[in-house]
Amino acid sequence: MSLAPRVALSQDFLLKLGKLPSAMHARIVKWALKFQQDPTAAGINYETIKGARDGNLRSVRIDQDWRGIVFKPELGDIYILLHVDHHDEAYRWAERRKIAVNPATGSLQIVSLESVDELPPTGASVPATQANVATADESVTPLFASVTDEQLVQLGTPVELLPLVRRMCDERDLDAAQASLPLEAYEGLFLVLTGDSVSTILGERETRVNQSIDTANFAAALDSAESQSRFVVVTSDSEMAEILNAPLAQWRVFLHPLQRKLAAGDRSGPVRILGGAGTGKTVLAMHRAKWLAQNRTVEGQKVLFTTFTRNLALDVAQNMKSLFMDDAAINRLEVINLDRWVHRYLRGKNYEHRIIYKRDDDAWGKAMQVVSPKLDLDEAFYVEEWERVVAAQGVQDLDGYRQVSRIGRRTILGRAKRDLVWPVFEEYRTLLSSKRLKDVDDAYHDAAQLLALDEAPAPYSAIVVDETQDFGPQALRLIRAMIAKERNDLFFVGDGHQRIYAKHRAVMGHCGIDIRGRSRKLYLNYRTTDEIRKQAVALLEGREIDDLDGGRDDNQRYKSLSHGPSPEIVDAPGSQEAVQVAIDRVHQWWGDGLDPSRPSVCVMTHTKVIRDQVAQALRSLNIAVSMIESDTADSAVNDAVRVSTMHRAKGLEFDRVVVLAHGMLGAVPDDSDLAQLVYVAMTRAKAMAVLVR
Ligand SMILES: Nc1ncnc2c1ncn2[C@@H]1O[C@H](COP(=O)(O)OP(=O)(O)OP(=O)(O)O)[C@@H](O)[C@H]1O
Repeated sequence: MSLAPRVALSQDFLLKLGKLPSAMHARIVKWALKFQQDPTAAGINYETIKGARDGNLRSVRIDQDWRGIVFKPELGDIYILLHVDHHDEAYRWAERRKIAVNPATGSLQIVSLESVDELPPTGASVPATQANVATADESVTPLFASVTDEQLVQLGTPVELLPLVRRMCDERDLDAAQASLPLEAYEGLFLVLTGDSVSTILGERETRVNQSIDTANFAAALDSAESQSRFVVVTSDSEMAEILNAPLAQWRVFLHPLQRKLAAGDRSGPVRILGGAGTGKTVLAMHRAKWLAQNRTVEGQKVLFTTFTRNLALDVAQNMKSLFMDDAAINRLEVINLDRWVHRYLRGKNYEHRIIYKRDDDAWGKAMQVVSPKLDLDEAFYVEEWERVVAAQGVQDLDGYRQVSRIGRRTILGRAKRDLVWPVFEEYRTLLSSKRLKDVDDAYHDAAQLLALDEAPAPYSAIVVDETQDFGPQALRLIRAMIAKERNDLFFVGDGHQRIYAKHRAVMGHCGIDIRGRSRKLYLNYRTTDEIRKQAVALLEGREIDDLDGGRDDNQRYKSLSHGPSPEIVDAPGSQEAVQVAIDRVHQWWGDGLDPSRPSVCVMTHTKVIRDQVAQALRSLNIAVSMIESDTADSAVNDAVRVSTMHRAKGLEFDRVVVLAHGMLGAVPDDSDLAQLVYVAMTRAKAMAVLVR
């Protein structure tokens, strides 16, 4: 029995397809679908490309003018659709490309030879406007002088591009070469610049380089995680149609090599993934959940995907549908925010309390009446002590309060003072209970206790958690209690920089979640331009950001894959002026009339009051407004300016944003979460941002 040939698509092919006008797009899709069904069909004529430096590249006729460029090696029975264009452009593209197997990593790479062809001979003078990369100025120390050629190749640099890397003198040279370098090489070289050793980088990205590689075995090379960040092997007509019809939904098809490795395969226990805004954590979490549902979940079990807010869970559920396509394994997946899960579970246990998410003013006011006159502590102290210590840590009695760690609290309390403080919290709980109310942290605690007694615990094969930084200690303990300690049990993604509720700071290890040896980090920002990312990061300067497990995280080692204008910073003395800036910018961007390709725009505010003022002002100028409300999904249709609070916009993204942060950014870094909220808002922007402060 002969096996059918394998057909693959390259990322370049899909990016090109995504930019074509709809009639041409449809024609190419039709051709590609037919090609995929049988690339050996008699009607397909593989033309040799004169002048091509890779003898395995062929041109295939699509119509009189258009050609597809196909990689068709002698061995391996594989066909890769690499590119489409008008005849002459397609040939020119092919003449300057080579498909090669990296001799260290075994991955398949598209080598763009024009970047080395254009290098002047060493020592030649070049116009001042050209990047350093071309100068090879001998007075400047080369950027990667301390890294051997072998190591550069291990990081993913194609052998042919070593001269290009050797000429780099500063980070701008690396950025200038981004388009020519494979993703893993660009990222690896950047991490070397931040001080990481090559062996650390390879270890963290789980890349093996001590294997013997057959550089002529292109078919085997296609299977590596690095190759799959730029090529996708298509196995059915329906899969091909799905991919071709949504060519810009890259996240569904091409994962970063580390995303790919973490999404599939077994892990011996809980995993924690960190990554700044836009580094693909949610995308990874979704692919992981899919793999677990398809491969590690038997009948009667489910993978639980949970996150903090209902809105984010709705978005994820929607995206999951497109990720599974029509695979029935989606029935082995449940997506629900934790609060809803708790609500449902406790109701099933006939829990007699209603859960409250804010302090009950009436009960709190009464509890404050038992404050000891012997202590000179104001109400704000008690509020924070309740939120950050008693409720957050699940302290149930005086004994527990005497022993609890109060790290991070400014007021020192010895045992005698704790004894005097405690009755306030006891009273508050009693009063809540008499009203059949329960604070949410206490409800998490109760749910965890009930689960421990439950004879039929929740039937999950795995739990995947997004936005982990938003979960406090009680929530994490509950999640731990929801599944037995076993292989693949828990998978967390999160980012301490985006914690917008300081009281939710937790240490995973203290909640029974041991991630030692199973912690990884994503460094490349797929969403936000590097210019906006840098400005957003600058807002957090001087702050200590945690790594969700009691350690420190840093935000220096991130890089964006796209570039654009620097964000505009506008100072506004008050909210009236701030709103005016938003109106002016939107007016300027939005223009008149409807343009379907218009960029998405969102104005984000701290409060609902200002949000409503912005909406009203825009409407009075006849600009259509779409208010992003809590508990309703954001409409994907781009026919109105979005207006949202910063909290609500978490997890969303827009082409352009205006962030009204006037009065939110104090000069002195403190432990309030306002700067982090503005960081979250700014990093919703893909291309352009205005920060009003
Ligand atoms: N491998 C990928 N290829 C292409 N695009 C990707 C990839 N991974 C993520 N993206 C895109 O990058 C953007 C950010 O991804 P995602 O929301 O997963 O990041 P995140 O780290 O969860 O962000 P945040 O923490 O800011 O919410 C999205 O537009 C997503 O589609």
